[in-house]
Amino acid sequence: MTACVLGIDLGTSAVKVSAVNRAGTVLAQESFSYPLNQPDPGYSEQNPNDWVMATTVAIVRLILDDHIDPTEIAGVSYSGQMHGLVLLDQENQVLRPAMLWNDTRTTAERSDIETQLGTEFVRITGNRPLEGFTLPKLLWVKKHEPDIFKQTAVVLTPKDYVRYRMTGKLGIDYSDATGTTMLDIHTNQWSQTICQQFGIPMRILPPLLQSIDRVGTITPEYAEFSGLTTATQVFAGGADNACGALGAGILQPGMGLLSIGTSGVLLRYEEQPTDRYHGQLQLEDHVVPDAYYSMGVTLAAGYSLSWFHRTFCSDLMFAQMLAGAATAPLGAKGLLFTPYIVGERTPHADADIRGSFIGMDATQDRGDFTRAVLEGITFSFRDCLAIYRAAGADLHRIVAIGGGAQSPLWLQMLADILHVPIQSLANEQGPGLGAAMLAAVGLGWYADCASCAQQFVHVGHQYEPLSDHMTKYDQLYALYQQVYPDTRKLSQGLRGFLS
Ligand SMILES: Nc1ncnc2c1ncn2[C@@H]1O[C@H](COP(=O)(O)OP(=O)(O)O)[C@@H](O)[C@H]1O
Ligand SMILES: O=C(CO)[C@@H](O)[C@H](O)COP(=O)(O)O
Repeated sequence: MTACVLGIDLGTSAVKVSAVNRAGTVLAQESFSYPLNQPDPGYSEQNPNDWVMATTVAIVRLILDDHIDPTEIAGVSYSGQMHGLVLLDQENQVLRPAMLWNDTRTTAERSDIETQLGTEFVRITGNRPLEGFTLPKLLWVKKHEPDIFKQTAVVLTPKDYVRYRMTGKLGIDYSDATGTTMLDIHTNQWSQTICQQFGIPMRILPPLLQSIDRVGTITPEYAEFSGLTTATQVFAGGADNACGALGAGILQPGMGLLSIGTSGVLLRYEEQPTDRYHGQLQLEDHVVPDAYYSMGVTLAAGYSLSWFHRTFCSDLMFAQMLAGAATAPLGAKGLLFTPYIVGERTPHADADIRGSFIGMDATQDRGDFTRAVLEGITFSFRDCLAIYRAAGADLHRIVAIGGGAQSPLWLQMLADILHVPIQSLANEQGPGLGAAMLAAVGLGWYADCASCAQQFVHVGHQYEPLSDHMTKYDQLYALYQQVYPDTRKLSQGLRGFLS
């Protein structure tokens, strides 16, 4: 047995823990899922304790089922779903369920931020305020749950809470701190202007860390609970999209990442904070020091597919459902889907819009509907790409990761709709590989992230765009683009019937 590191990827649907050795070989992966609670339309919550329990189950399975020797686990690091609000009291007890990145109840708070700080907010944070970010959620709690706000001693994002439970140390890394929109991206400090303007006590914001910083070791309590040893070193980790980018080797300008998880993300490496996208895309700190990335986010990418499966074909295995889509014709016999089932972020920052199937015909079957869902999600990625193209930002290489990247059908569709070659990874582990790399670099196994990537990241297959598909998809995309403006008012009218 050789030394290894654990990359803990705290996703929205599940936690995935990968054990990776010094050479970058994935020795084993275990995952455990947890529920997403939507008590009202627009609400999206999880129980932080579920994350800890699920992570522990995955670690125990690695030790017991996959025979990973705990004494060989030299380091651990994290990748986490971004923006979620975790509130702790003086005793570091969780005060309320975590409000997640796809929770859009905060439209009023978003517009307050816009009214009060306007372009100054964009200058400080690199982002315009959007419902999904952490600050509007904190302001929602301040307004609607003042007792909870008063008791709040610490604000964390999701993976920081799991790290706290494993080490007893509080902190947040820069890649997740930018996603709170309370960090000044120019000074890399919490923004006094934002905190003063919105009455956020700065003492509740945790210490800032670099992603490769050593935070501590596993506590004796967590060691007893999980089977890990207290010698295992723990490193800060980062936001899932930043870790996904690192794990796919997205470390130079012009390189892009397509992540198909619960959300969908098209991301580009940026050397500098840039305003060339005029706030249409997010700007975040990378896990690599002094680097950044921009991204467009589809709120319900894999989530649309899972929703379709759960709602209309739970009698089929996921793979059987996808097989139906593979035999359906391109364009799904005239059926178009828009994936706005929980509202949208990019390019339409609109919490009220809802999805649609347009063009239903009696000849269509379940396979056609599945295909339309895949195509609709992929058109939303094309919307993100259009923003990059309009800004003249090169994206010459795109690597796909996440649950959706397991489907060759979807990878080919991405190449055809985006007109860009799409690469898959040989050792696809989602952002967990990036998290493992942060531990490997933190331990000093590699001098930096770039040299670690050379050893860890291996391209699998490249999907080339097919010209006849590109032409047909261009025609369909032109129709897809009309659905948002044509259904916006209808969605608003239907809003009253949602709950
Ligand atoms: N074989 C598959 N083909 C296409 N999509 C898949 C497949 N398996 C899972 N998915 C999609 O991937 C999503 C989960 O991806 P994952 O990267 O694990 O998400 P998260 O990190 O948000 O938990 C699901 O929503 C599902 O729709
Ligand atoms: O909100 C964002 C990015 O801004 C999401 O991408 C979340 O980070 C969730 O990621 P997944 O669970 O879909 O990987």
